[in-house]
Amino acid sequence: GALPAPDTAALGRLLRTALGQGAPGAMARIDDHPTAWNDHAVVHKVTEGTADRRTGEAMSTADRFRIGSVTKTFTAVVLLQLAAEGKVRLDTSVNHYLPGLLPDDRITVRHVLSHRSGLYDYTNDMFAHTVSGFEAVRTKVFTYRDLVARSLKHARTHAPGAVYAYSNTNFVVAGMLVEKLTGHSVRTEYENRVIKPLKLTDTFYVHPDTRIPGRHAHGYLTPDEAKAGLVDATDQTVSWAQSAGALISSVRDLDTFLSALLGGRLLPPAQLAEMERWIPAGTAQAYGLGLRRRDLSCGVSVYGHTGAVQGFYTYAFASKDGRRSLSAVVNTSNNGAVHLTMLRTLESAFCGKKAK
Ligand SMILES: CC1(C)S[C@@H]2[C@H](NC(=O)CCCC[C@H](NC(=O)C[NH3+])C(=O)[O-])C(=O)N2[C@H]1C(=O)[O-]
Repeated sequence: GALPAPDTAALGRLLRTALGQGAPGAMARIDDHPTAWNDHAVVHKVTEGTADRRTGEAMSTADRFRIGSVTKTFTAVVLLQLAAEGKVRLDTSVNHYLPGLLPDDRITVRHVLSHRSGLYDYTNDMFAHTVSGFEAVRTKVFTYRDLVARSLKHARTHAPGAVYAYSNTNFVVAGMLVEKLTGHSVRTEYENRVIKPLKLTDTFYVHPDTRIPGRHAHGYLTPDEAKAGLVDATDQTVSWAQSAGALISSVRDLDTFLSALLGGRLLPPAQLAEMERWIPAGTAQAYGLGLRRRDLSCGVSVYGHTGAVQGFYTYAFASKDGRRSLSAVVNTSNNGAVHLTMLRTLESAFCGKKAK
């Protein structure tokens, strides 16, 4: 049934709370298609604070930013399109396509896309110390195999398929699968299969370039030591993440992307159904294939992904039919209070005044 109207006043209050908790700026954009998702959208925009602490420039929904693990949903869409084309089978071993890559033939493509491979997350070591870990890699260029090798230095966390255990390594392997199956870079595949068809003119995969193209927000990393100042983390290769987290986009493009995905414009029904085969992933949360489900206080479930990359937290979710999508970003990270506040924007956007 129809969703309650978004509570944009509450949304504004939440963004101002995030600023009070240490974020320089924050913004949210809602595309609302009250009757059918492909009719003219009603767009709600809320912005607070600054996109650039040096100039004081106000945050704008025209600003591009790094979307972190929302990239995983784009990568999953590419692989699921390849599955629809018969070029990959979800329940086949990764090693069938990438011989000798993984130490266990039982790990399948589906295990990788649903974080059930058991592959250790190499970023646990990389970012144990937030600022020094970031500074050590921010200009580095890694190969996919460098990153997988870092993971394989550790024992696997569990047997393949046993449980959900989030690991960036999975979507590095997913990127390797895309490149092996197509003979193209993931950049080419994102562009040809998602960015161009949906006209996402603010969305880029520029790895290993360190700059965010055009008009963009600066992102500020919160150090572990509370008293230390914010670190401008805007320029980095994001080579530590690549197909697991290196895309750049805008709140407008993410709204378009999620509405199209949930509205059935990116995948055939069979593959969208595969993407939405849920396994438990925390309280009121589930994970499918590169897609999160969050169950809100008003009984509405929303579908999308969150992202945490140095300097930016991103929240991109849509209703089941794609008629309403919310994309929000705050230009700080490593700040748990800000993260919890920003998660509440989903309640205001989809539960409206019924939000708890
Ligand atoms: C599961 C998550 C939250 S973490 C995962 C991925 N981001 C990373 O793995 C980077 C983690 C380090 C980020 C850094 N934190 C530290 O260095 C802490 N010592 C910061 O906050 O800037 C992403 O994005 N995902 C989020 C997701 O999927 O929502």
